[in-house]
Amino acid sequence: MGFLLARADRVLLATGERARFDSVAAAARALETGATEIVVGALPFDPQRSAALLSPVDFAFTDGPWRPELGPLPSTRLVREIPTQAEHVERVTTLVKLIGEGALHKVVAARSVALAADTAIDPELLVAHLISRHPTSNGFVADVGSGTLVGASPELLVSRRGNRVTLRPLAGTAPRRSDPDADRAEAERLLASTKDQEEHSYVTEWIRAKLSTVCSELTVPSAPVLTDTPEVWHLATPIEGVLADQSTTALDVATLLHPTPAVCGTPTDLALATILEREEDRGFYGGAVGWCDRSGDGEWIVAIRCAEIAPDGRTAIAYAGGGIVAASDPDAELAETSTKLRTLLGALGVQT
Ligand SMILES: C=C(O[C@H]1C=CC=C(C(=O)O)[C@@H]1O)C(=O)O
Repeated sequence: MGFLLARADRVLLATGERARFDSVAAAARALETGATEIVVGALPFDPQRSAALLSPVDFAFTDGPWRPELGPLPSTRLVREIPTQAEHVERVTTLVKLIGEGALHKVVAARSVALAADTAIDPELLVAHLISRHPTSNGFVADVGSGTLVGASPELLVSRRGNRVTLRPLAGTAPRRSDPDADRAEAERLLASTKDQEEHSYVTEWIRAKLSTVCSELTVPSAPVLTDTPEVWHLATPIEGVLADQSTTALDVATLLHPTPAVCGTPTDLALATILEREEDRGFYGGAVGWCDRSGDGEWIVAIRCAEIAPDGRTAIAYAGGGIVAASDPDAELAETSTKLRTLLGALGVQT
């Protein structure tokens, strides 16, 4: 499969490859000149790295939700944690100290786990399982050259239809609990948490500043709302804007906004440099997955709750991160990444 974006209301399936673009500029040029009707693919976490965008041979939009057959997935196990849990706690402790020095306000610390399967993991089947467990998330499969990125992300970077843009950034997390009273208490604690409100506000302020350069109207609610997945509660802010110039495309807005402080930090340059210096390669985790057509419409999803499956299908790396601010507790941050990793690991039946 070339590319799949399965959202609750609409599904895009694209197959074949007419041309590949390793830069946003090349993809944008192909759209402008009419060389392609649509561009699909993924943007890496590090904007300096090569993108994995392509012009498909065929593509089709259908109404969601996507409900394919759910065959069994291969038996899969966790073979390595990168870095180890103890190292992640140590890194977060150092980052909290760094934030205390004053220049850095927020940075997202991520870790990954290496997985091995008995037989090849079919990306389409894995995303089908992810979506059946997370029906409100955005399921995706994207060929990123080095492998196949598969995930179910709850976070919309941007959707553009005509001159309207819609965004739904997330930041601030609490675990779901099986007991309904305890679960509600977690949600209320999250909504009232000044630490999580701070973590969230860096994202909405960045988006407000960036969007105000391209929007003539912008609505950013002053306080976030709660949203949930089967594993976590999040703080979310639904944002809407009207583009000042109809020639601003979904791809333009995605590249203007990426990387938001939901995956990087504040200030962006310092947070990005800190992540690139201290973390293993994120590849396309923390990037964006989506499409843009010739009219400029498109949808870009933040590439989280995902894994990259190697070309042989037998190994994969799943990623998760969390925003670190001055008041973050390193052990709680480790637990948060473990909870977020359960999206992928749960679908694959991996015991942790
Ligand atoms: C970076 C991730 O989540 C982001 C999205 C929602 C909440 C987040 C948080 O609370 O830290 C993160 O900003 C991830 O899942 O790997």
